[in-house]
Amino acid sequence: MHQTTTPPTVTHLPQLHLARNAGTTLDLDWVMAVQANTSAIERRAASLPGRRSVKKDYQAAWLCKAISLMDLTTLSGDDSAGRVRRLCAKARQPVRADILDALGMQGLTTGAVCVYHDMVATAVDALAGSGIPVAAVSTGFPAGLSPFHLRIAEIGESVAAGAQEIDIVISRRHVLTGDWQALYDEMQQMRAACGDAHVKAILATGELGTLRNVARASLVCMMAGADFIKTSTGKEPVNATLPVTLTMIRAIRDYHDRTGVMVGYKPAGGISKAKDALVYLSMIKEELGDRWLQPDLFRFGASSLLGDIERQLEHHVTGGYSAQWRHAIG
Ligand SMILES: O=C[C@H](O)COP(=O)(O)O
Repeated sequence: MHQTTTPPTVTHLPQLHLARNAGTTLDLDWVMAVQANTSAIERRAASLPGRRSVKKDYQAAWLCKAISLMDLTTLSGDDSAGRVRRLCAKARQPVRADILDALGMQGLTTGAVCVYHDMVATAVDALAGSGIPVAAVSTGFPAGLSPFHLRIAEIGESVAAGAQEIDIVISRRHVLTGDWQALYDEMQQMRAACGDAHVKAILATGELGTLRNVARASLVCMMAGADFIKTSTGKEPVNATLPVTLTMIRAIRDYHDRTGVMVGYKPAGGISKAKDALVYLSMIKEELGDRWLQPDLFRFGASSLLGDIERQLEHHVTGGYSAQWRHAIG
């Protein structure tokens, strides 16, 4: 992403035609042929943050873009209806009105709000009329170890409560034991339970051992019909990283090359700084192209990134930084 790059256009979800990934049969030859050159991936990932980033108006435009691509998230044991309503108000108006006016970005919203099942109805109610979808984390999030029939039932309940997107967690053991058929079958059943809701497959990459496992799990979940693949729950010891991102988006590119189907990507967990968000966006632009920088194909899963982006935008407009505590939500 260079200074001369055209500033991005910010698109709202309702304006997009949301295509689904119907999946393919499980092609084990393809899965087993997948390799990941860890040192090459790490070298390429390490080269990105050091590069000169976009500045001034271009940076502000890209930060607004990042907001439009954000699943604004709260996933805490102490979540309450009040907190979720405040989060939804923030999703409707993610940045102070005078700053949005100065940027010419009135009407900017986040891509979605992401909550536990228990909070779906509250979020749906709080977002009524906004066009902002609610995403529910599901299937015994974050470990995904509850009885399988309960995981499937949980998806159905969240969809019935109004969730338009379901973030499922895969069984890590299927990957660690190389049981690709079991992973495929599980993912297919979870996708079917989602009905018309889009399904994001959380791989919990920090628990998959190797980048090759990450690449293979990405592919199997796409073959089984995942609309998005997502790095992490935010609860693993290691969550979204640039090497994992490179591995997963190259799997998305391979899947697209072979099937013509575009699958979305969601890095999640530990992304809290505006400058890190810009590095992710530049990686997507370089590896997948501009089409993937739309909310139907890219989301940040983040609970605290918005606060830092808002501070940077305020600085861009006013020349001063406000205290972190003024941006407690998001
Ligand atoms: O899916 C989203 C993640 O749980 C958010 O993680 P975070 O709280 O580290 O931003």
